Amino acid sequence: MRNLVKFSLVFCFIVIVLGAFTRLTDAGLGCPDWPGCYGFLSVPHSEARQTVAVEAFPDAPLDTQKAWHEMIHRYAAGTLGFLVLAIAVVAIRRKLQASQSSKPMKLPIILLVLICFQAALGMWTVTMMLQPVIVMLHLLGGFATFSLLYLLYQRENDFRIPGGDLNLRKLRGLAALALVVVVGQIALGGWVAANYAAVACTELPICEGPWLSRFDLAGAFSLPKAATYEFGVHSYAERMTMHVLHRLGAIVTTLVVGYLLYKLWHTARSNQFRTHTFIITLLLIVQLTLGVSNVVFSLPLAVAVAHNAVGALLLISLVGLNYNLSRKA
Ligand code: HEM
Repeated sequence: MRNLVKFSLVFCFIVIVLGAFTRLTDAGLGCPDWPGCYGFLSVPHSEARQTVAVEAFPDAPLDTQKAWHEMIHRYAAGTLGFLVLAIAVVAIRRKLQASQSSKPMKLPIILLVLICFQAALGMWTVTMMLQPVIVMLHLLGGFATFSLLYLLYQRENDFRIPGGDLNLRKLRGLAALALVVVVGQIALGGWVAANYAAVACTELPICEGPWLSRFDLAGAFSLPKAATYEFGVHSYAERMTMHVLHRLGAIVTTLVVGYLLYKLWHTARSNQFRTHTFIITLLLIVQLTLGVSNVVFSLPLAVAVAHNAVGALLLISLVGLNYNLSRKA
């Protein structure tokens, strides 16, 4: 079971990266239907199939490269769905065979429900023409799946960190706050990305021009009606506001997580927690550097994908920290 969960965890990370790559190569609508592609199980390649595709979807010209990006993400996500199903089956069978087993069963079932919901969000992403709320929820759902798989991996571990470090336990509230702040910052990042607001501000540290006088909070979270949301539908001021909020969020995140890391470093006695502190510090610095590089170099594909990937790693590192601080001695 541990190996299955470990494999699924790594696989989930790959699915997240493929998802970011799909969105950033503007391939989210590479296949206009779901779950197939132009009515086929794979991208139509033969002339005969392409003729059928053009007739069936006259408003969505076929771009085979974009269609492949989309389909590879779908195949990988589908495989992850089967992996999570296998985890749930093993967990239920294990519980039926040894009802006293302390190994988790509810968590694998929650994961299975979550992955089904993720599949539905993936479908709505296409059928609702990249509606930003759906795109952002799909990102958050992917990160939640990754976090729960990591939690399950930890819980399947027989090794127990010597608990009872009362000094560290005092930091549980702060660690929980840092987790909430990071989730909020990820959601803001998802909103910026889903609304194509990445290049709305090109200067550091906050934004160029009189950004405060253009600030439009209600507009930034409004959802104008549109036939398609590809490339965004919000005005410049609204996109600028989304972008500025994500930058201010980065400052708050740095302060809260930084304070937690400072307290952890000075309180932790075990090497385990010191290593954990070091890893989170490293991830935070890399994430901030990637965020700034997104702005300075106008969203290069590799940097934007890496900003998504490191965001996911930062999140699970905080999930792991919260779990280790809270579990019983
Ligand atoms: C700890 C701090 C940060 C976290 C956790 C974080 C997280 C995220 C996440 C999860 C996304 C969505 C990525 C996607 O959908 O592919 C995002 C997008 C973005 N972030 Fe950050 N971010 C942080 C700091 C920053 C900073 C400091 C900047 C710039 C100064 C920045 C600039 C951006 C930009 C421009 C986008 C849009 C990228 C796109 O369209 O793909 N971020 N962020």
